[in-house]
Amino acid sequence: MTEPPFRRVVVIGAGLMGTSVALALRRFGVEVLLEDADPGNLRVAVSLGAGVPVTPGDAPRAEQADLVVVGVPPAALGTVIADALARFPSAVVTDLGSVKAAALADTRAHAPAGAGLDRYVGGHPMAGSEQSGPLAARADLFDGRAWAVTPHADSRPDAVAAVERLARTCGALPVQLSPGEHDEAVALVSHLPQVASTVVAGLLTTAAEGHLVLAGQGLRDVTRIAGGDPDLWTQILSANAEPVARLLHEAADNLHRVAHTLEKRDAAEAGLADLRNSLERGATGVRRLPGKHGAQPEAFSAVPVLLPDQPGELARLFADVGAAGVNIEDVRIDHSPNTPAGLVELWVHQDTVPALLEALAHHGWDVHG
Ligand SMILES: NC(=O)C1=CN([C@@H]2O[C@H](COP(=O)(O)OP(=O)(O)OC[C@H]3O[C@@H](n4cnc5c(N)ncnc54)[C@H](O)[C@@H]3O)[C@@H](O)[C@H]2O)C=CC1
Ligand SMILES: O=C(O)C(=O)Cc1ccc(O)cc1
Repeated sequence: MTEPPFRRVVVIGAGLMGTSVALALRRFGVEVLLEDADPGNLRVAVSLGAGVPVTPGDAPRAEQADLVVVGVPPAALGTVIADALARFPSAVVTDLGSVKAAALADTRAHAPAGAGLDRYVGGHPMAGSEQSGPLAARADLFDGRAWAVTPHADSRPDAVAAVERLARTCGALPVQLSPGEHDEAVALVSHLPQVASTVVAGLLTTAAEGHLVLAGQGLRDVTRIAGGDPDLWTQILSANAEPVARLLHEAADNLHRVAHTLEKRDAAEAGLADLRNSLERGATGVRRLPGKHGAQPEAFSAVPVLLPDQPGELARLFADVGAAGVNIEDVRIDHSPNTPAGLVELWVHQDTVPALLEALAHHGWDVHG
């Protein structure tokens, strides 16, 4: 049997993220010890098989951990990381927080000289959910996702390597950035989208019931992350305030320009060209997003299949695709309300589309488009 990638890991903060990391490590037989300020969350994480709780008598065993993963909310990161460096003197310490420069500054502020800050390397898995708590945790949450690894100037190379190993063990792709670079990047790819989603979803609060029944998948795609925990997002956004505010001003300017264009009925021709330019710019931006495992999105195509709303149909579709030797890279399901069928988008490698279409036709599936 191959050696586990870590001997013993302590996870502090057994919520959505900490418990997901613990479950991912348990797949490889890593011994995981869990701590949480909330005894209820700790009990749930333990019952899910994420690890065992650290009891007072366990201190000597826990002290021999080779890695500590801190999965607490952003405002608590500095104190908990500094405390972990002191309590686990030979362990590499990392965290899962969404903002890195503030976590490092808070840790420095709370760690006394000689605390071993060179054993700390920040981390941020770019996967999660709008839900929180251990019940929403999943062992496969990080599969194929990026995991930012953010060493500071004094981080030891072996500590950086350990955090990259953690990311890979959890199924993710480590991406090294400085804490500042990371915060600039996530302001655009995570924090701006969160605020945009929140603002659109906020407008739904005053919509007439009769209008909301028309909601389709587009609105659901845009507003899903608005369901995230407001306490967590208040902490994330305020910890990365400056870059997020800068992008929000830019986005607001763009929104104003579109609104003015729509209002300028007298200069219709020029206005339409401006509007089209804005829409083109959006389409160009979305094409720049990398696909699964960082592959170019052009490599994949969507094949839409109409699925009868009956038990077992999705399993039958997947089995037919699998039997044709086609790998499904991604799946999106459009659950339009009050319809007896759903539209399933199968995302597959472009080269496999002809074989997929042939197999779907052979099995009588209704392919759209
Ligand atoms: N929710 C998401 O999708 C993502 C969150 N993150 C980051 O991961 C971290 C954790 O977030 P979630 O797991 O979503 O939150 P969560 O609310 O599900 O879990 C946080 C856990 O930490 C515990 N906790 C709070 N203060 C503590 C302390 N001082 N000592 C010990 N335990 C403490 C809480 O009881 C809770 O169980 C945050 O820093 C967040 O920025 C990163 C990527 C995605
Ligand atoms: O739910 C999703 O798709 C997310 O993007 C969740 C998320 C939330 C916070 C992060 O720092 C990173 C990812």
